Amino acid sequence: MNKIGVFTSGGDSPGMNACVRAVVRTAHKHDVEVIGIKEGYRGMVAGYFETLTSLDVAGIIQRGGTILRSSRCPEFKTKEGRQQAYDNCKKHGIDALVAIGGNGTFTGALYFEEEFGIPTIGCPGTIDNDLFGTDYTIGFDTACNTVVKAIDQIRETAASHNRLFLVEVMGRDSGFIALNGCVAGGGEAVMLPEQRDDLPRLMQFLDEKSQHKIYSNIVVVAEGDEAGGAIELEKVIRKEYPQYDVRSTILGHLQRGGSPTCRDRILASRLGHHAVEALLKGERNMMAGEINNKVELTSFRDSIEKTKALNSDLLQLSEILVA
Ligand SMILES: Nc1ncnc2c1ncn2[C@@H]1O[C@H](COP(=O)(O)OP(=O)(O)O)[C@@H](O)[C@H]1O
Ligand SMILES: O=P(O)(O)OC[C@H]1O[C@](O)(COP(=O)(O)O)[C@@H](O)[C@@H]1O
Ligand SMILES: [Mg+2]
Repeated sequence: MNKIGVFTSGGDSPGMNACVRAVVRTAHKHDVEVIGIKEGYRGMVAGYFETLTSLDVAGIIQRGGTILRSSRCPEFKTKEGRQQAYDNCKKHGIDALVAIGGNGTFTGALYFEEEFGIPTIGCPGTIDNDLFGTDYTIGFDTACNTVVKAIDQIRETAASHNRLFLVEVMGRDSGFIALNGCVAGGGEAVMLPEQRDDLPRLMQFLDEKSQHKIYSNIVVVAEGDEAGGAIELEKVIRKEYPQYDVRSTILGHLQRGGSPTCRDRILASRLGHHAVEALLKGERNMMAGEINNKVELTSFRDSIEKTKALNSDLLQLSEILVA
């Protein structure tokens, strides 16, 4: 193996740069050249390829976002788009790929490998933590820390003004950020995409609190919850519970940025390193993840098709620890 391509794809996540750095430096230790493919699959289709030296990845471990940039690329979902991507990889002499991204990225990588046979190893880079085969994804810890900091600040106004706050966090289909953010931020209730009976439970909770005249509460709402996010939920609460002075805060893309935490940097470094070692050992079509603090490979198919369940003890804690 002489040359590998590395790219970041889908939503950016803090730690992607640390992962790119580990890929480049590990490959160079084995005298393997690295090509950075810019803007994820969009750049693979369009031909945005650039050699990465070890110095190109100096001073990036602490930076959020991705120096390779990223994209959501509809063309790659077509056979013609993937053919063009393959032609570009061939033209640049790429023998193998490291794909840093989420479930969509690995779905694309699976098709690409099946069609054209370029060995690919994935590193889980997404704040959503929605990949089977790794306890945590790169960027999740940083995103949760951002959420907790925001909740801490919002709680000050909630308490001072006796208000009910709905804090909307990211997660169209996955409630990991919401659940972890709620438990760590001491939220009073959480609304998760995985559960379709949160609304009646929240209503019951609000009833009880209002009977005790406790109006200052924080509800963490995943964007893909059954109510359709904080704004929709606020409308329901305003109508049903006029006694609450309710406000919504949508954290949005604040959660995707920022300098990665120590935990995300180490995870990214370990997985980027392991991805290259795995390719050199002849592995392919797998995601490198961390399970019980050990790096393990899981097939792309399992990583996207199997569901990583929310931590049931955290779910219970989120209810037990409420006053
Ligand atoms: N079914 C698919 N077939 C081929 N490529 C796909 C497929 N799903 C996603 N991709 C590619 O992967 C990219 C990233 O996926 P996306 O879901 O946007 O982010 P993430 O990888 O972070 O989950 C998409 O923009 C698309 O180019
Ligand atoms: O930035 P966009 O394209 O609006 O996407 C927002 C979505 O991206 C995420 O931040 C990350 O998702 P992916 O890692 O799957 O791309 C989701 O939590 C959120 O729903
Ligand atoms: Mg995804």
